[in-house]
Amino acid sequence: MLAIETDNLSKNYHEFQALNNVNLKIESGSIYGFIGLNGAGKTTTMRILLNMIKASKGNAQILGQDISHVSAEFWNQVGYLIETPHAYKNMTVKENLDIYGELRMLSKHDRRKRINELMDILQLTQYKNTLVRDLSLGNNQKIGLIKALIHHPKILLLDEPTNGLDPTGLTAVRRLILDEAKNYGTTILISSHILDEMEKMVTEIGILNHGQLILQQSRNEFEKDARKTLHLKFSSASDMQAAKIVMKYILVRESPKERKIEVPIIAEKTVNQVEQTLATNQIFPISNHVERESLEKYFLREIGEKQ
Ligand SMILES: Nc1ncnc2c1ncn2[C@@H]1O[C@H](COP(=O)(O)OP(=O)(O)OP(=O)(O)O)[C@@H](O)[C@H]1O
Repeated sequence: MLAIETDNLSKNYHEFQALNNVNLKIESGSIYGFIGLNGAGKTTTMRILLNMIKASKGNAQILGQDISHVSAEFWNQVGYLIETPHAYKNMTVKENLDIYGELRMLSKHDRRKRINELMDILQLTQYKNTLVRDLSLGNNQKIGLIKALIHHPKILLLDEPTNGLDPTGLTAVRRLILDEAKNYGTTILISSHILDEMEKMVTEIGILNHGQLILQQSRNEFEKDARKTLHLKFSSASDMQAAKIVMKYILVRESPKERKIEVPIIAEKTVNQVEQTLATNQIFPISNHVERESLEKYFLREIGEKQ
């Protein structure tokens, strides 16, 4: 079942077309990584999905309902963090979070429990009595994230939620997102430029390029389509040279200092072929493993090829 779907979503800002016939299909319970360069149209898409701005053409459904015809209560099922979060600057962290919980109609007991739990996961407890105006950028971002998911929404839209976070913050946010999806079946649409982080979380991928969705696929499809390389390491430089000679028909990349060779896997039989060729010639690498290209490389290749 699709939790979020758009049909030919388009948006023009005067003559500039920011979105061009975008057809998002986001499965229920998935973590959908929405990837694109600056200005690709990610925030614009999310703003339309949240009814903050109107599409110029096309429509969008969330949980099967056309978002232009839903009641105010409908939005209780949705949480979001779009760019810089807004909080009351002259109130403490705890006071702000309590207001968010109240707005989402959590009982006093439930919001105290949930706020303590979230502050603990995001390492905010020590700042609970700090005024929001005195918080760092990263901690402000965490407040925005808590606001987005305090009520366990069915749908969560996160636009660059890891802005300004340090490595411990990144790990904590990742854990929170993965737990929310796993334990509550939340459908999460997330954009970020930190593709290493995205790669650790996403179950689906959508690449937006100049307002067009140029690729949309499941994680399994990405794993299958991404380029793979066979990495071979040899005990001596002479073994490495010998391996290069017997594999002359295959384009290889070498790192002579480390006595390593990388062989692009262009067909299913490549690995077997290489291993057999080496064995026939009595050349035995000391290590041998296959690596898949990163999501970042995959993304850059996809947009490069379609520029
Ligand atoms: N209100 C506006 N008026 C005119 N142009 C706009 C407006 N909002 C966005 N744009 C333009 O639309 C395009 C898409 O912007 P958007 O913010 O959606 O991109 P993005 O993918 O979220 O980028 P980033 O990764 O930098 O956040 C950009 O070229 C931007 O300048």
